[in-house]
Amino acid sequence: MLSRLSPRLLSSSPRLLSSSIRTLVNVTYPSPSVAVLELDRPPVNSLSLEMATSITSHIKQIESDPQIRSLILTSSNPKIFSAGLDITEMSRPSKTRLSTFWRSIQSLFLTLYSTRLSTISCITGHSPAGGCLLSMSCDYRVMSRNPKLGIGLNETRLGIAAPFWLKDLFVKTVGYREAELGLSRGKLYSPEEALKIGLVDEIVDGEVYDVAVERAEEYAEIPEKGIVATKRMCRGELVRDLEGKIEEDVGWFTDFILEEGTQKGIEGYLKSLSKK
Ligand SMILES: CCCCC/C=C\C/C=C\C/C=C/C(=O)SCCNC(=O)CCNC(=O)[C@H](O)C(C)(C)COP(=O)(O)OP(=O)(O)OC[C@H]1O[C@@H](n2cnc3c(N)ncnc32)[C@H](O)[C@@H]1OP(=O)(O)O
Repeated sequence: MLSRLSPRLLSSSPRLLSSSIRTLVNVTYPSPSVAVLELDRPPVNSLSLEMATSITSHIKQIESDPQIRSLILTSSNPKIFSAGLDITEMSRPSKTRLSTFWRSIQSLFLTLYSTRLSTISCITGHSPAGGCLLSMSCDYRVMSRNPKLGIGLNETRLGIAAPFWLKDLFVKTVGYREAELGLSRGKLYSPEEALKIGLVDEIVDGEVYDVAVERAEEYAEIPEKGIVATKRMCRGELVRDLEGKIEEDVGWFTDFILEEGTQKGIEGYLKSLSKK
């Protein structure tokens, strides 16, 4: 039923859909060539298997409409863009669920990073780890100037390491030395700091969403052929690297997460989050 609805119909009846199927995202169309995909998984838009799968399938639906040229990725929660991976997915999971979960994250990254659409990340709130991954997978990042917000890869602070493709994406975004510093320190950057190192492209005092729509419309005016060829040139290598190592990467992730030491760390981290 869902797959037969066109993306335009989806956007015109979000309430009808949310009452029947929990889509975890909302899709709207501020102009004929721009779609907005709003993450909507309270409380913190963490990426569960269902959330990652839903985002991926909505991007593919939006992509299939030739009139749509740009996609804005944003959040229904003004304080949090996304808290990253849903840590409960990694707490005492079955190996099957864990592998499927990780494949859904790989697939979300590959879909968003290599889409023909021009993608604008509209970051109104915190964007740690997997949240930063979503933003870095976009073509352009606009962030609210609020100095209390943080964006970056804080994995080492949780006693873990980012997968090779996320590390490579970070290196491509901010350069080798800054990536090495940021990764090893698990640094969350303020918007000003993120702008300085190129982790975001613009910070906004007022309505960040309006600026995102403006940028999306600017991108939509650039000939699609040029954009697509350029994205392929800039991003193809990393896409091919991960595509060639999907199984190896699933093995690395599941082995690491299922280790008893990692499980104890995850339990402790979850407790510390819920005690706050
Ligand atoms: C931990 C092991 C991970 C192993 C990964 C292995 C390899 C790396 C692979 C990929 C890279 C990506 C990794 C990740 O994304 S891991 C997740 C990293 N994210 C974080 O560390 C963010 C944690 N959250 C926060 O810092 C804060 O919640 C916030 C986003 C700043 C928001 O703060 P706020 O005060 O507004 O909310 P609360 O902290 O009270 O949270 C509300 C509620 O949500 C629960 N929650 C928060 N974050 C997550 C999450 N990522 N997954 C699941 N649940 C989360 C929190 O526990 C609260 O729940 P409660 O039941 O108490 O209401």
